[in-house]
Amino acid sequence: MHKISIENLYKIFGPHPEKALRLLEQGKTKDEIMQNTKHGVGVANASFYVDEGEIVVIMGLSGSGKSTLVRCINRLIEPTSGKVFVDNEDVTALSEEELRVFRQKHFGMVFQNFALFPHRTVLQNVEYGLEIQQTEPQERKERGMQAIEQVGLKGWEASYPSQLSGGMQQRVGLARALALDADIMLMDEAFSALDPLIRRDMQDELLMLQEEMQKTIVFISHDLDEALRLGDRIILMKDGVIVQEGTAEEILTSPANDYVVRFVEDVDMSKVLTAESVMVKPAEMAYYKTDGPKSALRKMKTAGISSIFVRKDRQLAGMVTAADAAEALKRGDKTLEHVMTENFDSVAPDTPANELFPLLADNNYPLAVVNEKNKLVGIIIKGSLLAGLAERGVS
Ligand SMILES: Nc1ncnc2c1ncn2[C@@H]1O[C@H](COP(=O)(O)OP(=O)(O)OP(=O)(O)O)[C@@H](O)[C@H]1O
Repeated sequence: MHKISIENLYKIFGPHPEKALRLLEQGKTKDEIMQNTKHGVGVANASFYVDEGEIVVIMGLSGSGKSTLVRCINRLIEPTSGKVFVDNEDVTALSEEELRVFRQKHFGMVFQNFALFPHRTVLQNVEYGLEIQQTEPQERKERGMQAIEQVGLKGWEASYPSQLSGGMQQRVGLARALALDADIMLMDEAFSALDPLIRRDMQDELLMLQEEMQKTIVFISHDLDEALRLGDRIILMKDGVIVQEGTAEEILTSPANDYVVRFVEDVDMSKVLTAESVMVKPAEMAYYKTDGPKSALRKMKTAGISSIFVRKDRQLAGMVTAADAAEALKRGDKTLEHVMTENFDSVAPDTPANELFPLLADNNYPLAVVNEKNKLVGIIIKGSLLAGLAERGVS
């Protein structure tokens, strides 16, 4: 079950959306519909899902419909047609009163302009949502202080917004949403007003918080770098329509159309692609229990490779080169024990490709890509790294 499911959602702005809907179905563009009916197309036939604990970034240029789409999820904007499900519950079918309760339980929002009350202290701002929910003052304070601590603002609770920097004010905005303990966070250009360095700090902070909180986050951004950093998946919009949905890598390596190509053309792919996406399957593997130097050598010869990784107890234990195995054979060694080296580089699957170059540069052996259980999932050789990058359009 998805945490959030959106099905065929439309938002037409104007009093009589029927004609605009019909024209949309006939394939008319947003501009044509505006000329023809004076109705604005906010979102047209959007369907997507967000899983629990995921960060999905909605990206697109100004006016592409990001805010409208996200506000339709909690019905701050009423969809013209289509369905929104949260935990399988049809949000579009809720009465006003049910919606009010549902919003309190499920949705926290963080805005670009912080939306803080200037005459309230940090703590009072953070407590605001809880006050509306009529939470007891003592509990309000405890949850408020906990959220303030989570965002690193302990000691500032009695200050006023004007005494804080922009980055700190946004932390207050974030704390206010966290204090509500809603399971879904809707973040509308939350970091866009911040200086680039502070913005990056906030992105890191959010990712760190997310490690422990595992909220479901829908994050609007018009900034591709931010989307690539934060998004488990990215949804790209144009003129109210979702033009592509996928992981950063999918969008970068298989853009759905020219619009997406133009959107992503300036991205440094080597920072985005990971070890996993450029690794190859090992041609052969030696097994500590069953392979001595002789069979290891034979495997290397058959596969046309000059070194081989050795597995012991289902884990990656070492590597042997052909020269060392030949020596061992001459000496009469029966096992790989004395020739196997543990001195090779291994990386995690999510290591960015640009961090692999230096490791390969002073190393003639392949890099091992291992998972958290130290199991070999792939290898990277210079050729495969360069080929992998070239294939994906990195020169
Ligand atoms: N209340 C409204 N009445 C009429 N048209 C609207 C309204 N709100 C949004 N629109 C139109 O809907 C379209 C989508 O707007 P929306 O604000 O969702 O885009 P956005 O991608 O979030 O843009 P931005 O990044 O500038 O916030 C735009 O053409 C906009 O003019």
